[in-house]
Amino acid sequence: MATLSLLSLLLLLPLSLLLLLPLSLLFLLHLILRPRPVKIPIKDRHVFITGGSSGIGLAMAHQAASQGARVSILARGRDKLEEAQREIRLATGIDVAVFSADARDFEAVKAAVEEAGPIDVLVCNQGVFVPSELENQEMEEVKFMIDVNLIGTFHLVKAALDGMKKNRRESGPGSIAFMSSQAGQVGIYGYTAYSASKFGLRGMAESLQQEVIADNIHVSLIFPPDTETPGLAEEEKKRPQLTNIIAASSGAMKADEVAKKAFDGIKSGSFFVPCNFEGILLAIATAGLSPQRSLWMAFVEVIAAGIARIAALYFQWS
Ligand SMILES: NC(=O)C1=CN([C@@H]2O[C@H](COP(=O)(O)OP(=O)(O)OC[C@H]3O[C@@H](n4cnc5c(N)ncnc54)[C@H](OP(=O)(O)O)[C@@H]3O)[C@@H](O)[C@H]2O)C=CC1
Ligand SMILES: CCCCCCCCCCCCCCCC(=O)[C@@H](N)CO
Repeated sequence: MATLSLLSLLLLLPLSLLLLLPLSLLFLLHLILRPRPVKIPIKDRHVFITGGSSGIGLAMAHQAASQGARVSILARGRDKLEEAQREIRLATGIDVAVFSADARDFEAVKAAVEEAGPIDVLVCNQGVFVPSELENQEMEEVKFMIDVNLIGTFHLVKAALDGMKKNRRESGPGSIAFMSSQAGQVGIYGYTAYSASKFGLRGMAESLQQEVIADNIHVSLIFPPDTETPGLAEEEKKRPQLTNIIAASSGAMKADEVAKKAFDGIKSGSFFVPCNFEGILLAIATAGLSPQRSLWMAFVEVIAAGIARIAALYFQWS
């Protein structure tokens, strides 16, 4: 009898420890996770999407319109904007507002944002990518990517923030989302300038989130893999072979799928928004000091930290 209970105690002790450890970790994380989870609706709200005339931005405009949002899209080319407007009207019966402006031109961006009216969800999706080894790339192209992808996003936030803040008390939580890339999670051969522009968005997003959290505005960073868009078709004509191989390791998604993931992330106020399995792995491996609202993801990040570093080193080795 005594030996039996001793035996069961010996078995139970490590078992309960095994259970207690993750449970107490979950409890600890629950205590410290900030900001708390949030729900950001898009129905009946003003969603402003840059680069909304093509690819991922166009797919997002479609989805926002069919979910009952008031949608504005901004891009340079008027013809593509009007074509997008027609296409969305045909599919959903809803008219999106179009604004022709270059994200690099602060005055033009300000005028468009003012005309559009206070924004609830700002999606900074405009982006250009000219892949090349830095050695073969002119400074003009480097500056082009930094200007459109990074400085253009600064212009948008600067232009929209005041109106967004004023609008918050009456209209509930707001969102500012940046379209990064998996090349904004890890530096990729052939993307020196592009990766730099997208990594820049991460620094901006982390700092900005601290600045606007008191105004009930929530920042999201979206990390798509290769996505079938007119932009990608153009890019693939001149992409270095090695860039093709590395990008292929994460597969390709449809613009609609990425748009869906993006809105799921925005609506739950997620800071990191990975779009496929590789993106989730990269998000775990590069969690760093970024915010995390999801208890489960925080738990996985803590448990997987060591393994993720091994996977990352293996990635560099290969
Ligand atoms: N497709 C992909 O493989 C991936 C894309 N991404 C990112 O997603 C975003 C969208 O990409 P994708 O849909 O492929 O791109 P597209 O090239 O298909 O569309 C780009 C959109 O941005 C607009 N745009 C470009 N430059 C400017 C500018 N200076 N000012 C205002 N609008 C501008 C374009 O309109 P116009 O030219 O008329 O101005 C167009 O509406 C980009 O930020 C890109 O970096 C991230 C990962 C993968
Ligand atoms: C922890 C280890 C995880 C291993 C997974 C690694 C996968 C890396 C793939 C990176 C793909 C980059 C695609 C960029 C797409 C893009 O932005 C361009 N099409 C331009 O728009």
